[in-house]
Amino acid sequence: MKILVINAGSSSLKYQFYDMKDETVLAKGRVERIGFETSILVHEPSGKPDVRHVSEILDHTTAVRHLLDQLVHPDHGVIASIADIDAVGHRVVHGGESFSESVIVDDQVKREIRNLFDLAPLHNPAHMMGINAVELNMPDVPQVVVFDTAFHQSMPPKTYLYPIPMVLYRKHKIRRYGFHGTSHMYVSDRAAAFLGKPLDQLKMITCHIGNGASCTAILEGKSYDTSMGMTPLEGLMMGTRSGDLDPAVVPLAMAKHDLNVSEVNSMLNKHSGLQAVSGLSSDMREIIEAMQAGDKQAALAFEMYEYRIRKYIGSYAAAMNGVDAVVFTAGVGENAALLRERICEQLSYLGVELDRERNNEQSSSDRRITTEQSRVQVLVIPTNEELVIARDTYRLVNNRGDERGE
Ligand SMILES: Nc1ncnc2c1ncn2[C@@H]1O[C@H](COP(=O)(O)OP(=O)(O)O)[C@@H](O)[C@H]1O
Ligand SMILES: CC(=O)OP(=O)(O)O
Ligand SMILES: [Mg+2]
Repeated sequence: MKILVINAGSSSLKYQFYDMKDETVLAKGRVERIGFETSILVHEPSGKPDVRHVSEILDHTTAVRHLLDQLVHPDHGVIASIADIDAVGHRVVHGGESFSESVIVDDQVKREIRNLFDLAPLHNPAHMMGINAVELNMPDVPQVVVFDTAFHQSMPPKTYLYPIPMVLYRKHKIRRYGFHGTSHMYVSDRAAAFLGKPLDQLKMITCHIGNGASCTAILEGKSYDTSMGMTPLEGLMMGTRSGDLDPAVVPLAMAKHDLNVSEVNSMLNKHSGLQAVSGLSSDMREIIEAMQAGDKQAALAFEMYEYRIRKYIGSYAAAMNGVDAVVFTAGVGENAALLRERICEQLSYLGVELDRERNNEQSSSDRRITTEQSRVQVLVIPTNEELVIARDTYRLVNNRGDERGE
């Protein structure tokens, strides 16, 4: 079975195309700046040179058509015809309380995703465009949606409720949901396998530190608490997002700078975090470079970023009455050895003993960065959200085939 995985954003669309026989990636790529005159398509077929096209791609439907053209292209294509695509899996950021697992797309599922637009105005409308675009280009191909929030539906009310009037929860579903669930689930599973212990007997803290960043406390194999809340804004300091702050900052900033709701949302989501404090960049590589060259604001941004991750690790160890393993993943978590070092050297009270040499090794495989004696193991596990989506899509579409006797 061949499966196309799509992560649709408001002006971008990333894809990976899998052969599920051996879970190999036949091609991957992205369309950026959808809706602009100079849209960019980058297609990376396995074993062939990359392709880069600049053209005008005005909407997601056209973007999907362009990526399909690449997949079947005589020179840089990887399949003979579109009919070779058996299913499409989509990342959907917000599944609210409606979805605790992945599902096959039908009219009811689309209605539910639409009902969640209020809770995820930056993400869900874009995902919907991706789903509709696939439907228009490939009307007979089954589609599956995989939710960032699904894994966190196991959180108990004491961790998911906000202490505000309950009518807001009952009427408007205002509560904490958590995100990056596919990643937290995937790396916790791999970490347990790496440690050779059943996941349900481990207390684990997984730190997904990418552009967006979140920590999750995993107790008995289930998400018990996580740092993102109703939207992916709560919790850690991120590339351009503030993370936790006193809610009173919002009305005061609005009053002082005459901001409307959308402007203050944009300030906290797109113009805060590393970007705001450093005044330089949201990219951790650039922050570290500038810090090492003596830039004080970059150093402060790095310290604040590190401190907040460490505070969450400490609070989740307290929440679970202990921790057996801490896992780092995603762009920053997998690559920024200096950040991991700064965090781990101040977790000695928990029983973390960093092995500096192991921590500095460049590798793309699952690995431990603590010493043999360390009471708490710290691991680096590369995440693979697309593979989780491809696997769920495969399972659901296959089961449906079985039920129909196909
Ligand atoms: N070698 C590295 N050292 C430090 N940070 C890195 C390194 N490589 C990538 N990153 C950081 O990873 C982040 C992107 O993470 P990623 O998980 O790819 O994000 P997303 O999928 O949310 O766009 C960027 O801030 C980037 O600077
Ligand atoms: C949910 C979220 O924050 O996603 P990303 O890390 O892709 O921005
Ligand atoms: Mg990400």
